[in-house]
Amino acid sequence: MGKESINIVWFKRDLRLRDHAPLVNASNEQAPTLLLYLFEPMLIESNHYGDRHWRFVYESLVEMQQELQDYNLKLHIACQDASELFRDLNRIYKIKCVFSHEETGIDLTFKRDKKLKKWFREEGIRWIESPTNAVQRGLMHRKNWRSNWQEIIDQPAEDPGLGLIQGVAESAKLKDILQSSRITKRFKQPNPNFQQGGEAAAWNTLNDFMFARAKNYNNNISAPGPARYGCSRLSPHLTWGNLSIRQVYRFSKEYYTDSGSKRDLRSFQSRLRWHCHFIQKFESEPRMEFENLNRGYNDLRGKVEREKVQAWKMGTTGFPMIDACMRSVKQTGYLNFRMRAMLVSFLTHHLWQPWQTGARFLGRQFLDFEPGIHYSQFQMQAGTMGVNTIRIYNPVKQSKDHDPDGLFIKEWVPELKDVPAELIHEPWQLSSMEQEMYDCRLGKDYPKPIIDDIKKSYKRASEQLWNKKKEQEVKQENKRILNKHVKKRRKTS
Ligand SMILES: Cc1cc2nc3c(=O)[nH]c(=O)nc-3n(C[C@H](O)[C@H](O)[C@H](O)COP(=O)(O)OP(=O)(O)OC[C@H]3O[C@@H](n4cnc5c(N)ncnc54)[C@H](O)[C@@H]3O)c2cc1C
Repeated sequence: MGKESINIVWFKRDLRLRDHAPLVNASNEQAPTLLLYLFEPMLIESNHYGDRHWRFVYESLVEMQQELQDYNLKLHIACQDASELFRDLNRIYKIKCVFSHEETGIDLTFKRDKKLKKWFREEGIRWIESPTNAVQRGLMHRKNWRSNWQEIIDQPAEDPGLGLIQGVAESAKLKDILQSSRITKRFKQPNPNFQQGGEAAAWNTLNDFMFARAKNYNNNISAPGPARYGCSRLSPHLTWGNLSIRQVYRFSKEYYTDSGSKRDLRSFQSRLRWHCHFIQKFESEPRMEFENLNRGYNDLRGKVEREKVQAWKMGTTGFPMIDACMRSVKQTGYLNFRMRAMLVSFLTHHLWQPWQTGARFLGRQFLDFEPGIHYSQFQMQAGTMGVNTIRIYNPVKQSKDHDPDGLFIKEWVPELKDVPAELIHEPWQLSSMEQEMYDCRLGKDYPKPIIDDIKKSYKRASEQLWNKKKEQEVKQENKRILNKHVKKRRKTS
């Protein structure tokens, strides 16, 4: 008897059952479909990811599994290498078609996909990859990108008829192949410090944002404490695909007419476009994971000073706002945009360290780690794209502007809990008597600042970056970057 023909839907960072083109494709086919998610050892071992990410994924999968039961379907979850598993499956079945979303990922997944594509071709297996995040593969320039984006986003959601999908029958052979017992127990343990994965949590967050929190979006976006409630907090759900960008955009558009906070919603909607814009950038130039986008900056920052990088990573720089932000993101996986930018600015400008010393580490802390946004933003803040305005954040000013009462600092840097608000932003100004009074002896209870003079470090970074901008190679690279990644501009006569 010949092998049974099957199709496979391979879930990756698209952990939902709605607006899902691969599921729609599977529902249009006659053959039984194996629904599959793989915890891949190469990603679990990669220093881009940590338990927080896999827990979020696991929570999303459990919810999908429960819902699929209503359709007599099962989501098969295993922990093993993708190439090996597909080979094993093809031994007991005849795989006709694999349906998945395109992935704009790190080098590891890019190489995996290249290898798989070759093998699928050799074996006569069709791999149908559907675009995601409105990202266009193989794009050479940005002409019409925005109008194309709008067109894709305005299309109706691709909701699958789950009832039309026929599952693959359970068998001992299949069970033997799928190594589900290797899924680490830690991924299965809930942790209330982090946002929970799954479509239900994602829709709750979206509803709550639209109907209760969006009205304060613009007011709260910059301050690290209020941003936790004032921003949408949708980013992990978008990263791991509990919701598609289209679902969120369309939902916000439906609500827009009746909304009393149109300006806030417009800001929010433009960020949904930025989401795709940055991923598109990475899709078109993935070497950004390792190298400066603008090659003219390659000789800018040289020596790595491990102690400084370590203090930044540990949240022990002696700058309260830097330390509070770092400790908070390590504990919760979240930080608002401005404070992420400030952390990068401190590392790359004030400490003058190459961005590569911190990019993976910080990505690993973000529950919403999205390679395309992360690497683009990291380089933008480090000034190695060349085409953006140079922005060097003063951590003391940020602290005074966005946490004037020191509440966020006190929450994350308990060593400073007794220091009055007016003194908390610059503890190095405390006299010996004040240090005793407020139980905060510098160098003992809380570190002395890692930089003696923040104005000097600002000046050095600013001079070097502005001088660089004038160099021929940087200018030439800027032209290339603008042509490739930015909307084509009209020629002026
Ligand atoms: C150094 C650095 C690294 C970053 N890394 C990531 C990352 O790995 N993953 C990630 O999703 N965002 C990243 N961002 C962008 C931004 O900080 C987060 O998207 C945002 O803070 C998430 O919170 P929110 O969902 O409440 O956002 P909201 O302000 O409610 O925005 C809604 C959505 O729009 C998108 N968005 C918002 N701001 C940006 C932005 N500046 N660029 C691109 N998309 C944006 C996100 O998908 C977000 O969920 C990074 C920013 C910096 C400066």
